Amino acid sequence: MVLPNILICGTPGVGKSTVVEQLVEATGWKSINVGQFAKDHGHICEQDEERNCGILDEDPLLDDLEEVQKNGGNIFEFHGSEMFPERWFSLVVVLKTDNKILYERLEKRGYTDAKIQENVSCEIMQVLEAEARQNYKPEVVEVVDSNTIEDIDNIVSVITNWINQQ
Ligand SMILES: Nc1ncnc2c1ncn2[C@@H]1O[C@H](COP(=O)(O)OP(=O)(O)O)[C@@H](O)[C@H]1O
Repeated sequence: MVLPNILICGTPGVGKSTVVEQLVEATGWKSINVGQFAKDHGHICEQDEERNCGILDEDPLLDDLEEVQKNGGNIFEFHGSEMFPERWFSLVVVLKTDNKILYERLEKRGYTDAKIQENVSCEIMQVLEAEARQNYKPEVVEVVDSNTIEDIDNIVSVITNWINQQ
């Protein structure tokens, strides 16, 4: 039987990498950081100068990721969820962080004021939560707080239990 795949999403700074790293350690599932995967496989087609980030070459990226997801047992990490085919994921977890906390995390990361504002607004407007709810069945989507280290422990424990039941 092929194992399912999980997607961890949310605004930059909410704790995706932190959660995924701990999940990999706890479960032995593989992590796929989609942004990094795109870079490593040459699927960045141009640079968004204003945002200082790459624009994804989506079709070839999805073709490559299709092969990866077929094997199952992957934890995908990406800010959004709508780019992927719905059938890829049996669990989509959206991490959420309070505005003030997120602001401080992004400031620490050295983001420009404009980039912090853009991301904090995205979080306030619940853009990525709405995107997940629009693109996946209600029973697949979990929206969880990621404000404290205790939250991380809780998220990792809940997802680890889910994985262990597969
Ligand atoms: N729930 C949390 N509690 C405390 N610190 C957190 C939490 N989530 C993330 N952080 C911290 O915020 C920063 C950004 O986390 P990261 O996992 O890189 O976010 P993302 O991958 O979503 O951009 C890191 O320094 C991390 O330690």
